[in-house]
Amino acid sequence: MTDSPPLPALRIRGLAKTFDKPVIAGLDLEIAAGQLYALLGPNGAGKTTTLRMVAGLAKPDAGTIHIFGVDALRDPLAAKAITAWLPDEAMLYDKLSPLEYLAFVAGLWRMDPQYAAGEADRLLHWLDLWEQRDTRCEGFSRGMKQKVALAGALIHDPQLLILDEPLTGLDASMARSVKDALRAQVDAGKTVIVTTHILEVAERMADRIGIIGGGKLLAEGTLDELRESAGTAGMTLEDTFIRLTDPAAHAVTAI
Ligand SMILES: Nc1ncnc2c1ncn2[C@@H]1O[C@H](COP(=O)(O)OP(=O)(O)OP(=O)(O)O)[C@@H](O)[C@H]1O
Repeated sequence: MTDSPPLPALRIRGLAKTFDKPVIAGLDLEIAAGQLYALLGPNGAGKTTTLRMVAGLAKPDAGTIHIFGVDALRDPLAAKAITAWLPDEAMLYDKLSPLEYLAFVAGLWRMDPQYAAGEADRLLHWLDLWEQRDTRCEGFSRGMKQKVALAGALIHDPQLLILDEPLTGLDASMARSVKDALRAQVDAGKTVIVTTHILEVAERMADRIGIIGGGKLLAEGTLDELRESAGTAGMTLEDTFIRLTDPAAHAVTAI
């Protein structure tokens, strides 16, 4: 008997969404489990819209979304149970301390309080927030709030972690600690999807990169594969990105 191939962490087919104009128009995207995937695209390309639909926060006009085989549109609760979404602006209850916030989030997931408290301790130590565990979040810097939100996203041990611009506005040391946390998730077998405009981050961190534009996937692959398809061998991701997203270059390349 042969083993069936592992389920992709995310499988999107024919996704479409129109606001006052079409934003996503027949997007196909498949992300294998256990990697860090960077989703890139020009401003307004629809990255956040796509990931909000994956996270169940916006409804597609057409298409399908499967998360580890779970149909996210038909069974959103099951999909959400294995997914975490971290928006670019951390949404926290500022009056709560990190410990209180994590207990609150764990309660929403109906986690056993004792187990959740252990997980909160582990996450707060790991993200270097232990000293501030009892301090209200309202006085925290953007980076500290981002880390508390990240701890909240991780408390229910999601298989798929989706982060929208997680490093924007963070200083070097805070960015390093968030990057290390994301890499550790992948090393532990989880799948991480990030959007970023910091191409150096994608270049250094991502196992694979997808570039969307014009409502579709323009190109997808490892950095070397993207360079090859763009004819930018030996050049930076920035050169490759600009070449692939140039509206004058009508190439649609999926590797
Ligand atoms: N709720 C909404 N109502 C109307 N239009 C929207 C809504 N959300 C997004 N849009 C529009 O959809 C388009 C794609 O936006 P989206 O935020 O998904 O792009 P993005 O690729 O994440 O951009 P950026 O890199 O600038 O964050 C934009 O033109 C935006 O104005």
